[in-house]
Amino acid sequence: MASVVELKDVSKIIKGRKIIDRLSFNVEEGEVFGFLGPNGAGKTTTIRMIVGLISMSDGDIFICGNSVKKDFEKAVQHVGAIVENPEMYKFLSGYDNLVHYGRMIKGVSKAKIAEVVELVGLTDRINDKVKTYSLGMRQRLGLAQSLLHDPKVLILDEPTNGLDPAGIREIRDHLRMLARDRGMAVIVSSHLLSEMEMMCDRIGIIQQGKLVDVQLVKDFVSNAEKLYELELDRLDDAINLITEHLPGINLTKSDSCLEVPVKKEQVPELVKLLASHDISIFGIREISKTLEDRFLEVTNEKGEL
Ligand SMILES: Nc1ncnc2c1ncn2[C@@H]1O[C@H](COP(=O)(O)OP(=O)(O)OP(=O)(O)O)[C@@H](O)[C@H]1O
Repeated sequence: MASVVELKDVSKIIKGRKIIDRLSFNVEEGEVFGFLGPNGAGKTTTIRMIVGLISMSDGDIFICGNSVKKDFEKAVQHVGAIVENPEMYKFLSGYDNLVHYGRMIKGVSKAKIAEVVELVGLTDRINDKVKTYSLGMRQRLGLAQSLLHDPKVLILDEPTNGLDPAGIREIRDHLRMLARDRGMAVIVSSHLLSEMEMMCDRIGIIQQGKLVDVQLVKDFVSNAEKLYELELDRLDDAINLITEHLPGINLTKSDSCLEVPVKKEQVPELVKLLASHDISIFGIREISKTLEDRFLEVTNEKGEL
């Protein structure tokens, strides 16, 4: 897979303060990359640098191989973005908004407008005035607008902000489809962790302007320690035994169960250990961890939130 967006040691200093600190990562074609971090971590600042709304203090960003610093026009022609709220004329129809916007871009045909409208699922409502649209429909119209010039990369800052669950799902499905079927590279930022888990292939976690982790979502969740609930007899003996073999482990006791945080590959060892001391195991249940749990683990490991 080819890298569509490459950040190389990008830094941003505002009023003497380092807001972004040597950020480097790549986003490939056909993937949805989630840029995740707590408030004030530097997500919007980074996105604004990628789309050229603000300059970099150091480093460079390449889009389809073109340097944003040296070849700005060539680099940004490949970018479709919704960074601030998309500008829409509420008293015009969705269609007329797209025609109006399309006039600013060379070579946008009626067929192209129809194609993007279909792509974002607005065909039935495109002739209605924008003021009658739900927030989710406005977001999708913004998406249609950003797709008019066939970008290779789509960048959306907090695309699900303010949407209800149905709206979130619509946007999520459309972004996944654009990556999968059209091979687009999609970058989204969010602090909605459960959303990112469902929407993204890969996530980069940013904290205090630094990238603290980049991983495939599936690895991010599966590499984690999981929580297993063990239904046992002789709970106190089991606690002593496990603590002796795994010093520092944080066990939780409840009724006839013990919650044990271990990696999956440690489970057979745990079972053998208990069985060899004649502790009966009546059941083992995995209490799966979400990306949210993992996110909090990673960010807490690397410093305060
Ligand atoms: N023009 C500016 N002048 C001074 N400080 C700024 C400016 N722009 C951003 N910052 C600071 O840079 C840091 C990162 O801000 P940024 O908006 O990029 O974070 P974010 O991760 O997008 O946060 P949020 O999720 O709250 O939108 C914050 O501490 C912010 O106050």
